[in-house]
Amino acid sequence: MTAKIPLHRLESEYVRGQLSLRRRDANQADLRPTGEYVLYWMQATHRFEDNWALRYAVLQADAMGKPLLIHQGLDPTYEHANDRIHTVILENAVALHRRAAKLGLRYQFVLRRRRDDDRRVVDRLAARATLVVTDLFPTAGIAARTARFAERCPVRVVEVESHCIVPFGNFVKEEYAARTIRPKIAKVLDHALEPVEDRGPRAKFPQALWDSLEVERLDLEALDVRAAVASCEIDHAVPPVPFPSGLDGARARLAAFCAGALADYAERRNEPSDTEGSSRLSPYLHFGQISAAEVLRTVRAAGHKASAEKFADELVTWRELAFNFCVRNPHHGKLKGLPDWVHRSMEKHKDDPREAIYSLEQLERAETHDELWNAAQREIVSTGYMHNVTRMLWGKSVLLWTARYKHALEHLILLNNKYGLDGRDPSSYGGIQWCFGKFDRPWFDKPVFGVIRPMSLARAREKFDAEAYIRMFPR
Ligand SMILES: Cc1cc2nc3c(=O)[nH]c(=O)nc-3n(C[C@H](O)[C@H](O)[C@H](O)COP(=O)(O)OP(=O)(O)OC[C@H]3O[C@@H](n4cnc5c(N)ncnc54)[C@H](O)[C@@H]3O)c2cc1C
Repeated sequence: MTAKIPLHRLESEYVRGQLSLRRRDANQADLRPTGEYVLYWMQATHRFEDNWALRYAVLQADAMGKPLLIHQGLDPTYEHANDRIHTVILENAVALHRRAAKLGLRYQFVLRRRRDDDRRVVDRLAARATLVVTDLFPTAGIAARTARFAERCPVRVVEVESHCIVPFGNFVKEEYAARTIRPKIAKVLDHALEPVEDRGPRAKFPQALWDSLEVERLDLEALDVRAAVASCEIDHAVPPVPFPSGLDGARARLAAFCAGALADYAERRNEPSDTEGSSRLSPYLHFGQISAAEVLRTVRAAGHKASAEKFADELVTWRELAFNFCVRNPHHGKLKGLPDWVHRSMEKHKDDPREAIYSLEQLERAETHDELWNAAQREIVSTGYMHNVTRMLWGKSVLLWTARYKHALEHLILLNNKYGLDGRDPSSYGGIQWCFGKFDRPWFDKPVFGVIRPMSLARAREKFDAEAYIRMFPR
């Protein structure tokens, strides 16, 4: 008999407990009781469901008898701002706009097209707010933007994390490896997965107040996404890719995965030419269009216990280890984020002869001597995605083909984050740094790799159908 999973009300002890582990104050300013609304500044969690920041904002608004304003903005200054990323965010905004009306939420979207356009929209909105709530997210420039804003904001700013299933506050220090975080996750995972009954705030947002807000909000009803993207001062050389953005797209993908590859996930995820072999949910999870909790609840409900466990190990252990790394280690994008044994070994091997040295431009154009590596690079450039198996090989090979591991790290971060729809994510830094020994232990000493776990493109060809994969991404 399966135990009945409780559905918690928003004002339950359960929600209070979860929120206490997910929130932190970004500044020490006071609440302003005379403020006209609670502001939720949506930055990382682009959804209304299973959104802990929104839950916190609704509860606070109710407690203070205020309405709630949900504000999302997009500007051209984020790192690698390009047509690909802009399109996904804008298409989802249209879907959010439609859902907001149904859920009784006030949602607005402001698009800053040019770098010198008004950059202080959030400041103006905060000036009339009682409290500002935003997403806690360590990468994609969000943590830094929030910190700058919180410092100058005259009212309290609270960050709330919705990225992980297990609240980030469960792990107060940087975890060492998957094996250290895994047992801690296991203890609280089922509890963290319990569903919550979401609802909108009690107070209606007055029309007069909405009209009085001095913001040039985007008309999402009549939005031509392509034209809007073309009008922005961003990198137009990275084009959009076919991607059904939004919760509906995510749910369709999840359903297809549960009905298809999930049964044989442990095997099929090892075949890069099998485009349906893994969930391909990473962009949806990155943009927060679907919650990891919903994904895991759905996967578990689909049966296939062993596969579901393997999947959970990727979705929870590895993904939340990466989040913990980025949130707890300010050097997650730098060599300093790596353990000491890596630096000692790289120093010892720095002058080892390399089979080839490639510049960033050669790598970006997929001009190496290895067609499997080139195919992986072409996959991410042309589709915005790269398979996990080739991604590991792709990262490890760049370590072999650069004069210094510092260059390898910088090149990989740039290429991954510029082209990957799931780039700029905690898992981007976790995955890339893993190639350099993060979360790992020393292996046998080898040329160039030193004691970092080696991986070989040549040997990989024996493990999967490399030729089929290469054919999928022709020159
Ligand atoms: C060099 C390198 C770079 C990477 N860059 C990114 C990145 O930019 N964004 C990103 O989301 N992942 C990244 N990863 C991790 C992993 O490759 C992708 O998450 C995975 O391939 C996404 O495909 P999927 O959604 O089909 O995964 P599935 O196998 O279906 O897994 C389900 C989900 O679990 C999470 N996940 C799976 N594997 C990992 C992992 N090893 N580490 C952390 N989370 C994981 C992802 O959110 C994924 O969507 C990187 C790995 C490496 C080695």
